[in-house]
This record gives sequence, C-alpha cells and structure tokens, in this order.
Amino acid sequence: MAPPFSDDYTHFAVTKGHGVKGISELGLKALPKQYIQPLEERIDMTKVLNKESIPVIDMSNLDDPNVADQIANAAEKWGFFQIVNHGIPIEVLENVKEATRRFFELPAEEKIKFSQENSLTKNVRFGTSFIPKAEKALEWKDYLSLFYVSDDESSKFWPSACKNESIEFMIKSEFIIKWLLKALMQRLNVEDMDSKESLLMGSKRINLNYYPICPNPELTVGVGRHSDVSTLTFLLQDNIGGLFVRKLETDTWIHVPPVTGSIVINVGDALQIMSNGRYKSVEHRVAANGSNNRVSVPIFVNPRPDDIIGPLPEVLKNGEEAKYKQVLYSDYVKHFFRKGHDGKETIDFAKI
Ligand SMILES: COc1cc(/C=C/C(=O)SCCNC(=O)CCNC(=O)[C@H](O)C(C)(C)COP(=O)(O)OP(=O)(O)OC[C@H]2O[C@@H](n3cnc4c(N)ncnc43)[C@H](O)[C@@H]2OP(=O)(O)O)ccc1O
Ligand SMILES: O=C(O)CCC(=O)C(=O)O
Ligand SMILES: [Fe+2]
Repeated sequence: MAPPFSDDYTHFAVTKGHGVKGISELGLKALPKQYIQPLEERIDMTKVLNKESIPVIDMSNLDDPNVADQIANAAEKWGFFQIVNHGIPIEVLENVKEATRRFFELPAEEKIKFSQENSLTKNVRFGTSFIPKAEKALEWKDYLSLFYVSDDESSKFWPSACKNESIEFMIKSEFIIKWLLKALMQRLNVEDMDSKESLLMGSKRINLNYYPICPNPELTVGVGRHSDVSTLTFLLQDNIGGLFVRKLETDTWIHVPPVTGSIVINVGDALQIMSNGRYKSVEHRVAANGSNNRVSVPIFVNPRPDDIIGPLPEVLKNGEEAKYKQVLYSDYVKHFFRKGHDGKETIDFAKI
C-alpha cells in the first residue's frame, strides 16, 4: 500500500484518493518532500502575539444595540471575531464535527467517488491540499466541499456519512447569519436588508476539513495564507487549535483559541469589496499538528455566482471614491481557484 518512491506520494494522496490522512496513517518518520513549504510560508512562532486575541462577542441579548456595535467594530478592526451564546444547539455542532470524522474515516475507494473526476455533480467535491496542480508545495489538509443548491440536490448527491448533519448545521445557522449581516449593513447605512439579502447570502458552500497528524508539522501548513472569497465565513472548529489570523497592517499573527460552543466569524473578500474596504477580509492560515487530528467546518456565505459585486451605492453615496470595480462573482471565485494560496492577492482582481 505504501508508495515505494517519494514522488509517488502525490499520486497516492491526490490521484488515488488516500489524501494526507492516508499518508499520515503510513506512520512515516519524515514529511514527504512535496509538502515541505518554503521558509517564508511556514508558521514562525516568534511572529505570534500571545497577549492579543480577537474579540469574543456574547450574542445572548440581540436587542442590546451594543451587540450590533461590537460586531461592526470587530469587522472593521480585526475582520475576525468569535460569537458565543448564538442559539445554535451544541448537539448540532457536535454532530457535524462527528459526521466530518465519519466521512474521512471512510476507505479511499469510497471517498474518491466524490473527487472532481468522479463526482456525479460539480457541487460535491472531495479533495486534498488546495489546488494540487497549481501549488508549488502541497498543504496538509483533506476536504469535502458541498455547494448548496436545493434540499433535493443535497439529499440525492451529498455523501450519506455527513449529509444530514451538514444540512442541519446550515439550517440552524441561518438566523444568526442573517442577524450578523443586518448588523453589518446598518453601519453602512443600508436600511433595506431585504433588498440585499440575496446579494449577501444568495449562495452557501459548506466545507468539511480534516487535518491529520503530521510528521514534521513545523515544515508544512494545514492551510496556507489566504483570505476567503465569501461575504462572511461561519467557522466551527474543534478543540485542537491551530488557526492563525494576521493582525491588520502588521507582520504579526494571532492564534484563535478554541472556545467551547463558539463560532468563528470572518469577513470575506466579497464583503470587503461591497463595503469599499471598510470591513476587512483578513489573511489567515492553519498550522499542521504533530500529535492530534483536527476537524473544522466552515460555512461560506456568498453572493450567487451570477451576481455582480462592487462597492454598494449606500457606501459611495457621500462621494467616497470606489476602490473596487464591479465584477462577476463567479469570475472572482474562479480567479481564486486558479492558483495556490497567495495571501491577499486575489482581491487585486477587483481593485481599480
Ligand atoms: C479547498 O480548500 C480551501 C477552500 C477555501 C474556500 C474558500 C471560500 O471562500 S469558498 C466560497 C466560494 N464561493 C462559492 O463557491 C460561491 C460561488 N460559486 C461559484 O461562483 C461557482 O460555483 C464556482 C465555485 C466558480 C464553480 O463554478 P463552475 O462553473 O461550476 O466552475 P468549475 O469549472 O467547476 O470550477 C472553476 C475552477 O474552480 C475549481 N473549483 C471549483 N470548486 C472548487 C472547490 N470547492 N474547491 C477547490 N477548487 C474548486 C475547479 O477545479 C475549477 O478549476 P479547473 O482548473 O478544474 O478548471 C479556502 C481555503 C482552502 O484551503
Ligand atoms: O480550519 C480552519 O480553522 C480554517 C480553514 C479555512 O481557513 C478555510 O477553509 O477557508
Ligand atoms: Fe479560510
């Protein structure tokens, strides 16, 4: 089963569908060379600020105007925050993490049925790393990416190991996502949230991420530096840790500690563009781990592929100059998926 030559690891993980989980289970002493990241892309712990943290916002009283203020402040200053007491039952969160583990525990022959080449639909994709054919060094992560089109489509095509739990997580998060977007729109003087709803949250993608134990975790990354192309990302992480966020306009990073029952929220590029840069889509990355497997489940809340995105008229109303042009959202996303992770470079595609 183990590949005899180092070059075969890519074939084993990417083509044969064993993923990095399959490599991890071989019990290698050293990381295959394909996964060794250049020095500048590895996580340098001397650049991590241990005394700072992103805000943790209590959502138990949504009638308190201070809560909406804290949300908008965090989106402007940090681009990242955690929410607690958000009303999503803890079982829903536990169940989707368990379903993620269950899916990745399946044998490679089962998982590969959902690869880009084999999947019965473009909306379901199992893969490893990010874009292996475009990356100089591979990343230590396997994923299942599920684009929601309809209940019918999901029940037909999503893997049974994780379908119900993923849908339940999406349904139960709907209310709080709408509330967060409404709070963010108020700060931008958008009064009529209904007219913006489909532009802000007209499509959703849920990814199930699996980061297995890694030999030499210091030489690679789970996910490289990137910003999300979503409007907002609604991320559930387990209790292992490893997500790092850039502190705006600095060369330093902040760890996002697991907080039981919390959800991590981050602004994505689409919202940075629509807010003309007021809300910040911040670079983040994930460390590989030498002792524990980790799972995370982001829901990417997006415009629809056919939407044109650009600075909102309400934001430019007072004569503010547009920093971004109008772009077709699917062109923007395709640009993101055409290259390896490259920090904040995707947004140049929309810059004036
Ligand atoms: C995987 O590791 C990741 C992922 C991420 C993701 C961060 C996000 O913010 S995801 C949110 C993206 N937004 C949306 O999905 C909503 C809008 N959707 C669309 O515009 C379209 O559905 C589309 C994504 C552009 C796909 O459109 P379609 O016409 O079906 O085009 P394709 O030809 O199928 O795909 C174009 C190109 O992209 C590659 N690709 C598509 N989906 C994925 C995916 N889920 N994961 C990886 N790559 C994908 C596809 O292979 C095509 O490339 P080719 O070279 O094969 O032509 C953050 C960090 C991570 O580590
Ligand atoms: O696993 C995580 O904590 C974050 C993953 C991530 O950044 C992504 O999937 O876009
Ligand atoms: Fe991300």
